Amino acid sequence: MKPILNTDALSIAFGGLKAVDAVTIAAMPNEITTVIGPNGAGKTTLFNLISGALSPSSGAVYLDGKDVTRDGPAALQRNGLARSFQITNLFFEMTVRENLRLAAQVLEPVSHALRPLRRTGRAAQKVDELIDRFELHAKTHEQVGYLSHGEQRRLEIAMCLACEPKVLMLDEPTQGMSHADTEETEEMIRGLTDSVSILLIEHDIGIVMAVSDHVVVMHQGQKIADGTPDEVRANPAVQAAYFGHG
Ligand SMILES: Nc1ncnc2c1ncn2[C@@H]1O[C@H](COP(=O)(O)OP(=O)(O)OP(=O)(O)O)[C@@H](O)[C@H]1O
Repeated sequence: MKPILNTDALSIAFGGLKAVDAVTIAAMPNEITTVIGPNGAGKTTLFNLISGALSPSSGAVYLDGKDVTRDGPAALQRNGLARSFQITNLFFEMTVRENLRLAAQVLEPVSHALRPLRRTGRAAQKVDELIDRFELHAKTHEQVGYLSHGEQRRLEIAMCLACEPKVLMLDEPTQGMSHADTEETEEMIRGLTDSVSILLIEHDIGIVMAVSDHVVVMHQGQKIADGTPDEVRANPAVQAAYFGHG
């Protein structure tokens, strides 16, 4: 099977610091691939390179086999890469349904751009589907500002899925959530893999082990291991670098 997203010797340096140093990873379709590593390992920079926020000094990024190395975030999004930016994409004074409806507007024909939002059609259907999938029925008319932090984070993920991406990038999706919200979100993320492939950054090793199909370990800008959660946990280099013992 071919990867849905892969990098080839991706690199960038800030001054003398090699923040991402020849990192080659592959994320397979309908799997959760999680990038882990200690603080400063280069995870966020790797995400910025993949999502087009930063341009690499060398190496390449492929989305579904297509070279997208020089594409900016907007072009990447059109080609099927969505990145969740925590809750910063939400409109807090609008309702849950209104937020979802705006996110789904990209599914409407361009000729409808200046018309009032339609209550039928592909975008409206997508909103209903996401409300079902994310169990937001009781909240559809609630103003987003009044939702719990966990609900806001889940809504933001739902909005990322409104444009039907191939790959969804999530950076610590359960950060700051209560235990109950974390468990619910974990389960929800796991359930998304029937329609989307997921690239995750996660610090909580319990979550990493529970949700990942494949784990990539970074340390000081380099990939030091990758494999199944069990393979990675048993790797002595990972234990030394990440878990602090070997
Ligand atoms: N724009 C920048 N300019 C200079 N140095 C940077 C920049 N962005 C990141 N760095 C440095 O690159 C290294 C990797 O940072 P990065 O944020 O990618 O690590 P991380 O693994 O995501 O860490 P954390 O888990 O703490 O979020 C760090 O030493 C950081 O200080």
